[in-house]
Amino acid sequence: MERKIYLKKMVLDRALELYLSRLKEAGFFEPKTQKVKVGEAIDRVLARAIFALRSVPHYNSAAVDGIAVRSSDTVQASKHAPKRLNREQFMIVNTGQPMPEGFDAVIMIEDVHFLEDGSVEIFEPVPTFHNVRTIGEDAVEYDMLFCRYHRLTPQDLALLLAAGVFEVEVLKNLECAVVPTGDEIVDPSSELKEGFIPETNSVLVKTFLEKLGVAVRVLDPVGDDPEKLASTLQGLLPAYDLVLFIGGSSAGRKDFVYRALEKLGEIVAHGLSIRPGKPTVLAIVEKKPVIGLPGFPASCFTVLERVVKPVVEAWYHQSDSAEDFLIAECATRIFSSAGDDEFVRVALAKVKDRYVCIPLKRGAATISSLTKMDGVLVVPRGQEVIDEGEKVEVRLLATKKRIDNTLLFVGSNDPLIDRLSDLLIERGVRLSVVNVGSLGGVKAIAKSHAHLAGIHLFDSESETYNLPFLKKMLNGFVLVKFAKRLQGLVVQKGNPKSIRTLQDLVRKDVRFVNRQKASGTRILLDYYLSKLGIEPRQINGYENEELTHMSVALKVKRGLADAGLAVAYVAQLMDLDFVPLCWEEYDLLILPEFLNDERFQTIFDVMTSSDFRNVVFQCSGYDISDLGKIVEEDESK
Ligand SMILES: Nc1nc2c(c(=O)[nH]1)N[C@H]1C(S)=C(S)[C@@H](COP(=O)(O)OP(=O)(O)OC[C@H]3O[C@@H](n4cnc5c(N)ncnc54)[C@H](O)[C@@H]3O)O[C@H]1N2
Ligand code: MOO
Repeated sequence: MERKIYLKKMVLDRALELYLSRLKEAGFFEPKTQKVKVGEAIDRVLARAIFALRSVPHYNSAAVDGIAVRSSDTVQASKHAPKRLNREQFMIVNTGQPMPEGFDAVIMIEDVHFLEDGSVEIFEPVPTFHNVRTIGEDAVEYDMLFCRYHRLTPQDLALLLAAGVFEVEVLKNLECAVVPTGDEIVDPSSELKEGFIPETNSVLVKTFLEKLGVAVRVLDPVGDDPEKLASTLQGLLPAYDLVLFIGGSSAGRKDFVYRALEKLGEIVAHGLSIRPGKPTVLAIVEKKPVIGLPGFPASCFTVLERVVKPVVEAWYHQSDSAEDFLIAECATRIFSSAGDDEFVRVALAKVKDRYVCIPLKRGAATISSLTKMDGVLVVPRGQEVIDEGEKVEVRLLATKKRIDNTLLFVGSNDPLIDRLSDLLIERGVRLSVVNVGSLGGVKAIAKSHAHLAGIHLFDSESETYNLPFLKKMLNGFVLVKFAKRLQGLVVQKGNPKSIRTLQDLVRKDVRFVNRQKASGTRILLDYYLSKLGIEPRQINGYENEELTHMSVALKVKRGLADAGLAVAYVAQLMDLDFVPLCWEEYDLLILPEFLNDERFQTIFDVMTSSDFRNVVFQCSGYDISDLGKIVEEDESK
């Protein structure tokens, strides 16, 4: 059977270079201009050089409050032999006043001794133009103030007005139409039925472009109908400089964007060797760029940043947009496909005088990874792995100051940690919370890849939490007691299946939802099952794994399972019933050096504050009677 060619992938740099050069040949970047009033020209790009129409200042003026003098009259003045000037030899002036005829310097009022007969004494000689703003000091009439393609700042506008320029010729703002596509795309505020997707990309695209100075109109979604897509585009092209389609860009049965563009214009590239963002279409129709953005949000964002932004910058003749990078140590191993450049979204923080990055969720459909990221690293094509501990270059999307102010919290997450981070912001500390599981958290602290980790590791031998693992895995540690959490079975409201114990899980009519291997909750379940002599295969749904307490509860809430093991709090949140099983200890493992950091003190203060206690008291299934106790083991002992 013949293999279907999906799309022909092109390397990003090559595709972009080709696209920009084809657009240039088509005359797309020829400046189109308009005149605007200076007061309305903020962030606009000048179409041509601007010259001063008058000098700034336009007369010689006093730069201070004091007396105008002739510098030649002050020559012999000194502290020991003050020079006396009579009424004809000086005039009182205020800052900004024109210099009186015949005078060429100003002495500050504080340095003048006024005598009763109306004369003054001065104590220092002053040179010509001392404390005088001379005509044209800022700008001289005919001076060139700005080159073409300069983007105007607030201070530029002030200088233009001072120099008598009230109107400027600027590049016309790029006007862009955004067309979401897909039969499944619906208004985010409408009732969501299964199979329908809320239309969330256009707000991302619109506001991203508006920040670059583009005027954007978003159309109502167009269904998967090739005729409709083509006619929509034909209707838009006369009025817009750039048209972006969202979704339908790959080569699936219902992906019609490519086919519509192919019919109407030239396809420069279909498929880029990047991830996310592969099924991008770069086309030129009627000498204008028309781009098919992939439908997944992270893919869409990547193409916005790496393709659409350069096109916009070329329109505005701006090629030097700042991109900051820093070198960071990668906290986990990353596997990637060798054929593509993969853009990996990461959280960043400074731990022990070097930067550390932790990859966030990699799925192209995750919007949350876009909101959490501090930067992006690239695993270049040809490379399949970045090792744990490897130094990588990360492009920054957060400021360095914010990153320096960030504490990395890893391990297993608990909803209380999110609430803690919310209170910490008030004290100027930002927690970046990345879920890597309890064991992952211990490993991260061992390698100094995070400041703190939340852990709940049950040791079945001693039937105690955390300490046996830490003693085995670390040479010395600092553990701060956090909360005991009530673990148990989350079941449907009213417990219709009368699930009372773990033994009920083997019943034929009970569907279970499990947690992922190596998670603290899974270890706990397996311990109880073996104690009760229950085999995993006896449980219907044992192999169905979810990554968080919340997602387990959600499965139960939606009726996709009858029971799952999770903390009591999620049952409260989702209004489900709860069958208590045991209390577990969720503690904070701290990087030893961090104990003396003032930000740890802040965390400690907030954690033990009445504000935080009030939060905890509203959440069921927590016991914080030991909160804040520090268990320290020093390797040297
Ligand atoms: N057989 C293959 N299928 C797919 C491949 C592949 O290599 N072989 N590549 C996948 C990749 S990678 C991507 S990315 C997606 C993107 O494809 P499309 O650009 O054609 O996008 P859609 O299929 O229309 O949508 C994908 C996804 O995104 C949702 N979407 C679309 N528009 C919006 C919007 N405006 N707001 C929010 N969400 C949107 C859409 O409903 C889909 O769920 O293709 C893979 N397939
Ligand atoms: O290109 Mo897709 O965007 O990898 O998910």
